[in-house]
Amino acid sequence: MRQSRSFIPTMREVPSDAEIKSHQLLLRAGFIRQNTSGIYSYLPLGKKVLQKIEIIIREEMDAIEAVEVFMPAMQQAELWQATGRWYNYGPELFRLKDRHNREFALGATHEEVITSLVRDEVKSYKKLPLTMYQIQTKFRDEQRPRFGLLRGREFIMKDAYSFHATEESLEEKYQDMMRAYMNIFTRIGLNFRAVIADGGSIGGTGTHEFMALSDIGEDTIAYSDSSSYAANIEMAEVNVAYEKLSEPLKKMEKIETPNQKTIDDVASFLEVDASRIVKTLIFKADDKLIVVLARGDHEINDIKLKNALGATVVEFAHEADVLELLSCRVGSIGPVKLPVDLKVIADHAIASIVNGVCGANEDGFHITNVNPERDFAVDRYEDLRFVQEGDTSPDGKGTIKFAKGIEVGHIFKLLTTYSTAMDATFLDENGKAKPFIMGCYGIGVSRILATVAEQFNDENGLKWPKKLAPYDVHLIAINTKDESQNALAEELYNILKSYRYDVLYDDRPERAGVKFADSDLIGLPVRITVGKKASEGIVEVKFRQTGESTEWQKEELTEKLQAFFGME
Ligand SMILES: O=C(C[C@@H]1CCCCN1)Cn1cnc2cc(Cl)c(F)cc2c1=O
Ligand SMILES: [Mg+2]
Repeated sequence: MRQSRSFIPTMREVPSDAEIKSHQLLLRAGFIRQNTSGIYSYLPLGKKVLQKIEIIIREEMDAIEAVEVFMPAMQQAELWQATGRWYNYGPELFRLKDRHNREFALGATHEEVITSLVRDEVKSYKKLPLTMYQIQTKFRDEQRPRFGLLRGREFIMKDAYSFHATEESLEEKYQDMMRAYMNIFTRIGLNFRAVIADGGSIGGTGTHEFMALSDIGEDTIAYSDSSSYAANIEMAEVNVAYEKLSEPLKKMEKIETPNQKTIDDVASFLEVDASRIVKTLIFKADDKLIVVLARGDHEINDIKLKNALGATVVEFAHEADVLELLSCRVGSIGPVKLPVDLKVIADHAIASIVNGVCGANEDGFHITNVNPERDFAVDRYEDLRFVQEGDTSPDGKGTIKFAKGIEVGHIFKLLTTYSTAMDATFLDENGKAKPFIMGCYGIGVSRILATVAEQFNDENGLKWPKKLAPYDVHLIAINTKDESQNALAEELYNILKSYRYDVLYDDRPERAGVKFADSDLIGLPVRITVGKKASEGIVEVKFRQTGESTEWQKEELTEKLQAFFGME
């Protein structure tokens, strides 16, 4: 492609509202442009990378017998009303009306659409399993779009849905998808981990997220430094053996602790380690109050609490509720002689506390030498705390480390949540109507474009992996007015095209400095420069990944390029 005929609006300056590298570079290198907050246009170079990502995804989906479809973005409200999501989702779900005043949701995801399609067309277990996928724009009215394509209000997703007669069949497809995702992200060249995850609002059991490691990632991954264990920190289990101090149990004592509000205040005032403090919090789980205990040096993981209670909404009880209930501040609550009859759930670490400290349910006082079972009852012990760096890995191998990640994929076992809600059934071998057992599987396609840009760049610009680069070769003629340079550049352009290389040929009447700066920004794998030595048939070659440059004779060009592109 002649660069003078393409549309690659590069920018010298760094756009002020772009906070992260990938957002800055995709703008400066002319890959994308923002139309408005969270809404982007993909320019020719950005579109070409998207296409290469999609080709890899399609190959791996087709390889596990998922068949491609394309569903509407306009989704009748009735479908979302059937599953209740029309009412459960707030402003994040775009809604609109047609000219007859009929209501629609703008597709944020497609469980309802695909389930209604399969419900109406698939009647027998003989037709199962069935896996369909699409690559399509999704619409979600994010409250705070940020980081360019990483969190937009329109984004491109590959979403797949599978339908099964049995859970075994779902499990098989889930494993197929797990392997297909590993292949996809490996071929794309991302540094990623598959992590145990929480299903979030979608329900169902057992889900995995695929996290690209990046310091600007919003998620935290807990992984073992010596095994393949990795989990979203929301779900990372704790199985630490707490040693119980062997000191004799002492008599409880109520002591004055004037104006000591936080755990650290109390720990330093009483000169005890935070690990001996029984942190007592009141949560509201689906509008039921519950007392939750954790060690002073641990944090309660509300996702684990939600899953342990089987609740849908779990939140801190409001200060006012606590005051009214216990007539003391949140920092003064303790499990001893709780004046109200509330269930008490505790993290496992509490069981090993000896002669600990807790609130006295009276402002300005704490109780020392408290011991579980002797001084306060616990209804349930569960794994409720966030894992910490240095904890033993739950699989017993190595210790836990943290890393930040960008979620680029998420796969779910939905089971019958959607098929039951939409009365989508098939007849089993005994002619009995059964709800489809389903799985759903997402990949953030436009998010991958940004994530690759985030992982592959340097101070001069983007550095595309060969398989994703918008073009293979950047061919640059330094001085288009110089006859011999022009002739050689045109000749090489035709030769390279005849060898089926994708060539971006910078034929613009610009200064060399501008061409080189743009070329470094755009970041194609190899740059071939036709300059002073054109008359000798010699060109300069520069590899973007390593920065290394050399000279080639034009006769050896194609075989050397073949070697370069043949290498991993
Ligand atoms: O999308 C999923 C689950 C899977 C992910 C893989 C592909 C199929 N869907 C979860 N989710 C996330 N945000 C949403 C936002 C809105 Cl506004 C909505 F209406 C629905 C959803 C929603 O359902
Ligand atoms: Mg997710």
